[in-house]
Amino acid sequence: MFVKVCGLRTPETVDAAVEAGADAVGFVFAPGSVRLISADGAAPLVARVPDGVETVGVFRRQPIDEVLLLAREAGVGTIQLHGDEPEDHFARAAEAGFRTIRAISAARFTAAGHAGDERLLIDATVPGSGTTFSPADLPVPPTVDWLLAGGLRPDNVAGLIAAFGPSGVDVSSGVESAPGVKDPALIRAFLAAARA
Ligand SMILES: O=C(O)c1ccccc1NCC(=O)[C@H](O)[C@H](O)COP(=O)(O)O
Repeated sequence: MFVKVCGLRTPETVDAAVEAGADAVGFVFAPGSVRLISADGAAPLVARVPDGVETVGVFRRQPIDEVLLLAREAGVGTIQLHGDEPEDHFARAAEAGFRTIRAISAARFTAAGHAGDERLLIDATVPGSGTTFSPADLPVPPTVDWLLAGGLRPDNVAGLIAAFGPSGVDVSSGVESAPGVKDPALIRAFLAAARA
């Protein structure tokens, strides 16, 4: 089970995620997010992530030139586009040497439209809102590897993995003590529950 912990903003919580065994850590560069971090702020956090743990920059409806600039400045290896971005944004990111994750809401998932993506993340309608969705909200069941996001918490992640059968999970609000404030103990509890 691939596990991504998203919206990190401090060295302590980056270390907690890495030490708990996260496969990927995310940094949110989407304007308006309570988890927003600058490229300058993220760079030293990215630098402390060991090889083998993926570093993901999260973007939403930003010009692709801005996305590439911020991703390079922060030093992340993966670009996650979270706002129905056009195909050429994914192509530009891949051409620039980044891995990509396409994040879409459950209601907008279509198997044919996304089968070729490097990675697919299916989320609730409002990203980072801590809202869950159910398998019935997916228009069709995914037949490709995908990451489940949306309202996952230490106490519900095992049940939602069983219900959906994703290849990985992504969490943000569910490991916070307040909006935008990650809690190392909740991060550890989430990793343990997702892997149990
Ligand atoms: O987290 C945000 O604030 C955010 C804002 C804008 C675009 C994307 C954002 N988050 C992306 C993620 O990958 C979140 O981890 C995902 O939406 C799940 O969030 P949550 O329901 O809070 O666990």
